[in-house]
Amino acid sequence: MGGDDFHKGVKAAARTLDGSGLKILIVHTRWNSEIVDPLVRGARQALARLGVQEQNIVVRDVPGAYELPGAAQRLIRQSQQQSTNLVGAVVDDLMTAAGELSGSVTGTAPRDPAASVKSGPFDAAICIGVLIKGSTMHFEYIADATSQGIMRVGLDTGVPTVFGVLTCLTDDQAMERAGIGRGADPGHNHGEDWGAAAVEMALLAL
Ligand SMILES: Nc1c(NC[C@H](O)[C@H](O)[C@H](O)CO)[nH]c(=O)[nH]c1=O
Ligand SMILES: CC(=O)[C@@H](O)COP(=O)(O)O
Repeated sequence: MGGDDFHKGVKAAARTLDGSGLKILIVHTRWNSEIVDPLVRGARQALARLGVQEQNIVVRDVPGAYELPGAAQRLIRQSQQQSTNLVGAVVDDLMTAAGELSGSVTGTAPRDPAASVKSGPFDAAICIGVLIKGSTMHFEYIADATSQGIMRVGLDTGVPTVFGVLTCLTDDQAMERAGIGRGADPGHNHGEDWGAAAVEMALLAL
């Protein structure tokens, strides 16, 4: 790990009060899984290299690229709501404690912080899929909808959402961009870039 990566990794590992580190969401498709799966592995390897802890990576799958934005938005919002609930719970505890100190409240057991601090909001998300052109305009419509949709998720939720969708004209183009090309040069796994981008964007907001 380079010096720069080291510093990113240290920050990634020390991101929260409970030291749990950055929390990353990966949503990937089942379509073209023989190419998507290596991309997901590449992203996870990059996240690990940069200090993101395994237990803080949440992975979910959807049918195809068109489902990526909706799933990402739903899961991000859910994590943010859990976080809001958690803040509310902590405020309740503080009010209870204050009441006990002032003698106005007795006998209320304080919430166990360890029991409630389970999963904060995601710090970044990565949407991974592979679109391969067929013989109709279907490819163009899905590619446009998916890219616009993923952009909107990041902007609307405030959680950096990496566009990890290959839009290829041939199988070989996609395989080479997953590092599993059939030629002499297997190519470069773009999933690694997406993992690094997720950490960088997550740290930007800290
Ligand atoms: N042709 C590809 C698809 N098509 C399926 C759509 O993404 C979507 O799941 C369906 O239209 C139902 O809403 N998906 C890919 O990810 N890759 C393709 O090449
Ligand atoms: C990206 C697609 O939806 C594409 O694979 C569908 O193929 P076709 O255009 O031949 O129906």
